[in-house]
Amino acid sequence: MQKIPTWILVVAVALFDENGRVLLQQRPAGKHHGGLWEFPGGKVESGEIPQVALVREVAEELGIGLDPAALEPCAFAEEMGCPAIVLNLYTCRSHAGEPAGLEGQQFGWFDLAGAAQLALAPMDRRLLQQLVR
Ligand SMILES: Nc1nc2c([nH]c(=O)n2[C@@H]2O[C@H](COP(=O)(O)OP(=O)(O)OP(=O)(O)O)[C@@H](O)[C@H]2O)c(=O)[nH]1
Repeated sequence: MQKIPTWILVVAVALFDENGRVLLQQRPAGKHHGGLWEFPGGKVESGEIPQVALVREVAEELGIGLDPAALEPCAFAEEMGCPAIVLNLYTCRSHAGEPAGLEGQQFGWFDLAGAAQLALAPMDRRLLQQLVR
C-alpha cells in the first residue's frame, strides 16, 4: 500500500556572489506560484540527503556546481496543508560554472533590498526576511 506523505521537505539556497548579491529565479508559469520569484532548490526525494538534493536541484535548474560542505543551514519556513511544506534554506558563498536558466526560467543576482522588491513566493519572502535579520 502506498503511503501518502503528510509533509514534504523542500530545500533551497541563498547563493551569494562576491558582491554580496543573491541569486533568485522565477517560478515557471503554470506551476503553483508561477511567475513568483524563489530561491533555487526543490523537493528532497525519498532516501536523499537534503544537501545532496539541493546540489542536484541547482545543477538541474541552473547548471552550476555547489559543494555540499559549503551549504550552511540558515532558516526555515513552513506552510500548513495536505501535504504541509517544510522549506529549509541554506546559504552558500561559492559555486562552479556560470548559471543558466536551464528550465527556461528568468534568474538574476539581487542585493537584499532589491530582492525584497520582487514578487516573491510566500515562503521565500519569509525566508528572505530571516536572511536579512
Ligand atoms: N519555493 C516555494 N515553494 C512553495 C511555496 N509554497 C508552496 O506550497 N511551495 C511548494 O513547494 C514545492 C517546491 O518544490 P519545487 O521547487 O520542486 O516545485 P515544482 O513546482 O518545480 O515541483 P515539481 O518538481 O513537482 O514540478 C512545490 O510543490 C511548491 O508548490 C513557496 O512559498 N515557495
